[in-house]
Amino acid sequence: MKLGLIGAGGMAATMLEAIAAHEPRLLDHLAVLVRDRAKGEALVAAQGSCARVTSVHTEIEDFLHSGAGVVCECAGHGAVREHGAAVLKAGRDLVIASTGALADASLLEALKAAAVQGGAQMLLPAGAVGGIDALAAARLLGTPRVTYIGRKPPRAWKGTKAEALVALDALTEATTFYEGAARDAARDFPQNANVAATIALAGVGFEATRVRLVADPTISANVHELEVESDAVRFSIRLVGVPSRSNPKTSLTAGLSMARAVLNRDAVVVV
Ligand SMILES: NC(=O)C1=CN([C@@H]2O[C@H](COP(=O)(O)OP(=O)(O)OC[C@H]3O[C@@H](n4cnc5c(N)ncnc54)[C@H](OP(=O)(O)O)[C@@H]3O)[C@@H](O)[C@H]2O)C=CC1
Ligand SMILES: O=C([O-])CC(=O)C(=O)O
Repeated sequence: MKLGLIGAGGMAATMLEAIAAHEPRLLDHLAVLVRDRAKGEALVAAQGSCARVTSVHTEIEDFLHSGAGVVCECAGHGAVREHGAAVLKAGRDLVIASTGALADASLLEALKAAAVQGGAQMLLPAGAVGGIDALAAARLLGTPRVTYIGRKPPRAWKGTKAEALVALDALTEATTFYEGAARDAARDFPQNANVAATIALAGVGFEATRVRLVADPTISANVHELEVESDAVRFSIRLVGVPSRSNPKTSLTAGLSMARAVLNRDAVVVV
């Protein structure tokens, strides 16, 4: 497989480690697109054995010419905006981690058009959350009622709009600082509420999906709660996600979910 990867942060590292551990011979070529070449080279060096050939690019044109097949975005909303359409128009399927970018309705429409033009697909893995399969199935029989609650330790909300809404360092108990629609949550918390967007896209959309975001000084994990009531199924799940080593905002499951999306492309049995 020739894999294209946008981004060289914690999620990219988790994804590559998992692929190398489970299918060490899967990747013929890994092409990495970054803004800072040194960071791409550091990732490739750290993941030395994950692919037979590696290349690092800072220009989308070179990246696409490298022959990368499926492309995984592990970089952020800006990268989806900057590169999503070019990847799809070039006929490459795009696995998107930063699904919150799709809360921008005009971007979503533009990417859909690019995908049709290129004959490619946008693939949205479950990421850090679970229950997406049951929610998407439930949607086929009526309109589920969906609530998502994202709880993270205060340190995971540092450098976000939460800092202006609540005194993160002074918290002694769990504090809700956002309650509303998934669209605003995804837009305003681009590094923390992608799961809200994934849930919205799998279920009842960005307006009808209710979201609560909580800073909780009593926890050390990233906790995701999803409640669904529908004609087909009622469920309530709680995931206690271990944060990635390099980025407390991101749970390990997010990178592992990206790895699954890649491994599944070569699997005989796809689960
Ligand atoms: N769906 C889900 O469940 C989840 C999704 N996410 C999404 O995944 C993203 C990545 O997470 P994580 O790896 O932890 O974040 P990090 O901040 O650790 O890494 C992001 C990487 O992407 C690079 N990057 C940023 N913008 C661009 C760009 N325009 N083009 C190329 N490279 C770029 C950064 O480089 P530089 O150093 O130059 O900034 C950095 O290497 C998050 O920003 C979030 O949007 C995160 C968690 C869960
Ligand atoms: O990784 C997580 O716990 C969730 C996350 O950051 C996001 O949805 O953007």
